[in-house]
Amino acid sequence: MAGVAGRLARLWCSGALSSPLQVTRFPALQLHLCGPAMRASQKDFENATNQVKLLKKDPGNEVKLKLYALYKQATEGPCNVPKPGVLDFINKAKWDAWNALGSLPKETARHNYVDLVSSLSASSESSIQVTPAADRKQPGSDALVVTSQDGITTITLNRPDKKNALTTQMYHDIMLALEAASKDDSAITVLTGNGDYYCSGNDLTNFTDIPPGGVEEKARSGAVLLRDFVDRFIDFPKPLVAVVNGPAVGISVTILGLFDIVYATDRATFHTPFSHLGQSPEGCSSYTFPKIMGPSKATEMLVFGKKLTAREACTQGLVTEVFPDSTFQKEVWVRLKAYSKLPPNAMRISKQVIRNTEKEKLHAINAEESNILRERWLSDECMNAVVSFLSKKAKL
Ligand SMILES: CCCCCC/C=C/C(=O)SCCNC(=O)CCNC(=O)[C@H](O)C(C)(C)COP(=O)(O)OP(=O)(O)OC[C@H]1O[C@@H](n2cnc3c(N)ncnc32)[C@H](O)[C@@H]1OP(=O)(O)O
Repeated sequence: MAGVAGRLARLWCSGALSSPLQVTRFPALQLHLCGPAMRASQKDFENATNQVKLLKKDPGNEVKLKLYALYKQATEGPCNVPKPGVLDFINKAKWDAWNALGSLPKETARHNYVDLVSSLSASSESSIQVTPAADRKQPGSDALVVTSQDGITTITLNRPDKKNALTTQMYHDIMLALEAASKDDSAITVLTGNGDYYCSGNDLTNFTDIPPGGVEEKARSGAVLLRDFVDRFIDFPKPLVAVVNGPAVGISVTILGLFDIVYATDRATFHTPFSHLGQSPEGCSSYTFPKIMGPSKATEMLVFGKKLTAREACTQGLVTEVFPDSTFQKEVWVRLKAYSKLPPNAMRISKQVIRNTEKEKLHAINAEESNILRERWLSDECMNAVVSFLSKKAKL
């Protein structure tokens, strides 16, 4: 903690504050701190010291340390008190932050303090209850809803009348939402569905939108999109939780192997009917499923299309915990809210420790699976299955 604060404060003084999170959360800071020496009056400073007590939102320890350091520098000048002992964590962190300001002039510290408080006041006023992160790019349609609350960013599939089948636009929007969530100030990210289904997988009408380059071109661009989409899940840096509110089909099941936690209602089922559709596994499931449940159980699912109940999926290790449908939402969100209060950096780092050793392998598997699917999509088996679904002759 002290190290982080110290480094931040040093970067701050040197004009190299470049973390994307800091830049997007405190644009005013980025503009003013390292710019030409503008002056804040003593009165502005006193107002700011009062304003800081009225902040609606706790700005977090790193920001509080910055405020402390700037206040001390503005009122007492450079740090010249003895360094606290290593076990006196809090005072040492404060000392480090102050000391890192070096010989920053009192007036500059005063000005930076005023600027920081004003950016905090603005951000605390704009994030009251359920709000999308201020700088989040909004999805291109209402088929995806993204909200941030209580340290949790929730991405909700919102096509209940189509069982939340994924359109091409939705793949793009989910990628955008994941990118924004990876940079916002939430601790945890959740994917869930609206309505009775979690997701019925790829929208099979995606196959009907044939570009001028024909079906080969369609298959090529589909494989690129699939690979990019799955890459985002492989690389996602924060704890990623699936709240499986109902049946799940196809790609919505296979990518579960890339989530950190999967909570499911006892109404959920897990179905990967790839052979029925003339297709092959994706989402790195050809690797994650055998690893999670052993090769023969994985084969039952991925090759023979066996549909698992939530309890079976939990026994196989694909699902973390199953909840009765009547209490599912309540129990899961209470649990997630508690988790979201844990130190976010520690959670990110622990996730990295657990997942990073496999990343390269997963990217290679994703590339291979996407290539194989590109060929499958051109096969008679696949085309017949899609035509059959579209002409309403077939259902899973
Ligand atoms: C970038 C590309 C990446 C591709 C990656 C590869 C991905 C692979 C997969 O995901 S494979 C799995 C594909 N999904 C399916 O095959 C499911 C097809 N749907 C069904 O079998 C059924 O609809 C059901 C079992 C999910 C639900 O049945 P039921 O409860 O009887 O509801 P309806 O069938 O009446 O469905 C209501 C409404 O939704 C439409 N719909 C449902 N799922 C899909 C879908 N996957 N694609 C397109 N449309 C779907 C269904 O047609 C109904 O529409 P309607 O009301 O008739 O207009």
